[in-house]
This record gives sequence, C-alpha cells and structure tokens, in this order.
Amino acid sequence: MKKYVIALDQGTTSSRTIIFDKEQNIVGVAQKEFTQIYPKQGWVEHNPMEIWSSQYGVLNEAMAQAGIRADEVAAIGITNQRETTVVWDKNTGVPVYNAIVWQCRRTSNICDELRAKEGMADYVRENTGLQIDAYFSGTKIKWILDNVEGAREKAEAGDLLFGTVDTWLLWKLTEGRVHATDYTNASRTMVYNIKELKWDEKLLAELNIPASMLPEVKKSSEVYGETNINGVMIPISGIAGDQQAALYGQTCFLPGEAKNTYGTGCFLLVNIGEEMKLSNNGLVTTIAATSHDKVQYALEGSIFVGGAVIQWIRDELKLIYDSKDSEYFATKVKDNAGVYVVPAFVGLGAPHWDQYARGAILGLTRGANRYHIIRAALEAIAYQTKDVLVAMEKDAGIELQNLKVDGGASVNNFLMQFQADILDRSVLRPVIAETTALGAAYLAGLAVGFWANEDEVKTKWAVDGEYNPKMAGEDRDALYAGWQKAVGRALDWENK
Ligand SMILES: Nc1ncnc2c1ncn2[C@@H]1O[C@H](COP(=O)(O)OP(=O)(O)O)[C@@H](O)[C@H]1O
Ligand SMILES: O=P(O)(O)OC[C@H](O)CO
Repeated sequence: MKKYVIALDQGTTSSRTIIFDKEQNIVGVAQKEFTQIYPKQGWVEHNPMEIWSSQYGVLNEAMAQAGIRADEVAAIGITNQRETTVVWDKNTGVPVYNAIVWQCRRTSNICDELRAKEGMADYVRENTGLQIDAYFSGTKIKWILDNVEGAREKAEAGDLLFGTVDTWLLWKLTEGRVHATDYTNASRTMVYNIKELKWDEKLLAELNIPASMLPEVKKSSEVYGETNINGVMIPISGIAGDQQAALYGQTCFLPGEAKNTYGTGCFLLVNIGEEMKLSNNGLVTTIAATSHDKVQYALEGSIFVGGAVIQWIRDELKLIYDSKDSEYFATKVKDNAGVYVVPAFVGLGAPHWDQYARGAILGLTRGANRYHIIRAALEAIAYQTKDVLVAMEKDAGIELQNLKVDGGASVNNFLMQFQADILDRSVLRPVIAETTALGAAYLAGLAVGFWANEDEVKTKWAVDGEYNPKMAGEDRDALYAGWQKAVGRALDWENK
C-alpha cells in the first residue's frame, strides 16, 4: 500500500529529504550541508557530484530513519535551487566543470555586452520575462562552453548536456535515461521563451548554445521517469524550482495569492494566473508550478541576500555564534540608532538590478554597537522585502491583505514582527514551514493520484505564527526613507 510521498529539496546550502504521509505529516527528514566553493571574488560554485551524493545520501537516511520501505512510496518530487548550471558529458556522466551557482557574478561582463545590443534587453524581457543578469543560467552555460577546454567542440558534437539541478538529479536518479526539466526551472534560464513555451532560438544563437544540450521541458506535475530504490521502481512525478514549489506549497493556487520565502535569499512571488504580464517596476515574470495542463505565471521579486546576511554576521563578523541568537541581540536595543546594513554582497536583484552595487554599513555614530548592526542586518531583510512588495502591488494591481511567509529565517520573531510593521500588513507563517518540500510533494502526489486534487491538499494549510502591525505610521515612513537613502549609496559601487 502506498503511504508516502518523498520530496528531495536540493537548496543552495544543503540537500534535504522530507517524507510526507497522506495527512501531510512529516514522517522523516534528513539534511546534509555541502561545500560552497569560492574560487575568486564574486564567483560561487558547487561540486555536482557532491550535490548528487549529499542528496542521494539524505534520501536513504530519511527512509531508514522513518523505517519506510520503497514499496510504500507513491512518488518522488524534486525541488531545487534554481538557475545553478551543470554541464556534463552524456557518455561518461561526468560534469565538465563545477556547477556555477545562481549567486555567481562571473558573467556580468557577458551580460553588459548583451545589454549593449540594440533591442536585446527588451527582447529578453518580453520573451523570457527576465532581466539580463548573471543570475540566470544562459550566460553561465556560455561561460562553460567558452572557457572549459574542449567543451564547445564536445557540445557541438552533441556529447554534452545542460541541466539545472533538478535535471542533473533526475538524470542521475534515472541512470541517464531521462534528460528533462519542468517549466518553472526552464523559465529561469534566460533562453526559454515563456510566451511560446519553447527554447528561444534567437537567444540560443546569441549565446552560441547548441540546442542539443537542452533538456525536454515538461509540466511540473507529471511522471518524468522512475528510479530504482532497493529493487522497487518509484515514479518521479513532480519537479519545480524551489521558489515556485514554495508558492505551491503555500497553496497560492489562485491569482493574487503571494508568499515570501526567507532562505539564503528572499523570494516574493505572486500568482498572476494564466495570462503572462510583464513588470514595469523591476520584477521578473516567471512560470509558476501548477498541476493543471495550462501554465500559470507569477511575478517574482528576487532578493539575492536575505538570511545570508545573518550567516555573514555570524561567520565573517563573528558577532553571534548561532543564527537564532540574532533575535535575542536585536531586541537588546530599542531601535537601530540610525544604522543601516545594505547586504549588496553580490550586487542587488529586484527591483534595482545593479550587478555593481556592493554592501555597506551606513549611519554609524560613536554610540553604535554590535546589537545595532545585528538589528540593522535583520531589518535589511524586511526593507528589501518591502521594496519588492511595493513593486509587486503596482504591477499586479492588487493590494495584499497579508503576507504568507516561510523559509529558515521566518522563525525569527523579531524579523517577522518588524516585517509586519514595515509593510503595515499582517504576516502569516504556516504550521508546516517546509513549504518548498511540501510543494514538490503535492506536485508529485497529485500526478499519481495520491491526493485527488488541489482542494484536498489545501485543507491542511493552517497558521502557526501571526504578526500584526503595531508601528506608528510616521516611524515606519522615517525608517523606510533611511533605508532608501542607504541603498542609494550602495548602488553602482564596484568598478565595471
Ligand atoms: N533564527 C534565525 N534568524 C535569522 N536568520 C536565520 C535564522 N535561522 C536561519 N536563518 C538564516 O536562514 C537561512 C537558511 O534558511 P533555509 O531556508 O534553510 O535556506 P536555503 O534553502 O537557502 O539553504 C540562512 O541564511 C540562515 O542564516
Ligand atoms: O536554495 P535557496 O532556497 O536559497 O533558493 C535559491 C533560489 O532558487 C535562487 O533563485
């Protein structure tokens, strides 16, 4: 009897496996951090083999820990850090280079050249929904083909495959039988036409990427293939990029429903339904996950450094030992004493899209202490979210009544209360905070009939933490004005 769905959640800093039963209880979890590789300033890589081994390791560990047999598993869903680019040899299965991570800035100059071409920025925006930025996969693929010895020749001979992390894991899980991705991941590559739902020939030619490298693009909720676990073939029947999976796991199935995930970065997405709309305010348009046949779109505000600013406070500044202590220290002072931290460590994403912005601490006086800096770092996460929420409401023509939240940093009560105050909206954190994994499980489970439909899965969404705004309007305005001034100072800093 099939009792469980397994979600593989391959994130930027760790690989996780979560097992859900039919009532959406978590019955098994295993997690493993893996190596972050920083070969040069601004460059970020992962070892694709370590991504695979850590993910496969936690799959086995979670099953063993929960005492689950393979024949009890109805389906597996995959959700992943998006845009991160893997290129491998299809004959040997060996990657030709490390995975170039979404945060990596090495292709900023390729983006500058592309943007300088007349009409290119508009073409990219209108057809892929994206901004030209080193964040997305397209220029990362080009970099590998141009810089790894022999790669271009092999790619042109049809021997190399490209994949985002979902595709890489799927290919490994199916022992090289399936080379595919889903709409949500394809929509993050900057070479996928989200209007026509096909790889964009003009952009492939522009970046000199052979079409033979590209995976087949499928629905987020359908059977992709099967993986052999202890002699049992289990369908892999759900795939979505982690932010779209979280939107789905938060049951934002209808236009106007939104969530913000506070992980390494922060990603605010609103479902805009079946009609593609472009942003006029610095957001990107992307494909949302759905179990329906027709695609749905979302507007997204991608913030590159969210919870990662707290890791920086911990690991680089050594102001705290544990991320969770940030909450205690932030509340030891009554305000930020005029201090602002702008965590533009890898440039700024939405709504500024400045590859050359860099981090700054502003407003220091002789009385500023480490608590103010810790508090300012947490506040920066909330201000950045406000920047994208303001843009989103203008674009989508809606006013959100409240904001659904999730992700590692959403457990921080100071941050969530400050977020409610600075937005002047209620912030709602669900009981099942593992919404990314849950979204992947929904997609996989719905495809094989484990759950009947979206109405059935939706019944379980319930609030765990509710934070209501308490701040006076003039305080909110003054704090936010200070933030906007601070961001202005961090823009266009690094030499081009
Ligand atoms: N209590 C906390 N307060 C603030 N930030 C936190 C807290 N706990 C974790 N974080 C931050 O959340 C991030 C981890 O969240 P997670 O959702 O696991 O991220 P990812 O999926 O990007 O790997 C880290 O950047 C960490 O610094
Ligand atoms: O792995 P996360 O949770 O930091 O998410 C990363 C995003 O998918 C990048 O676009």
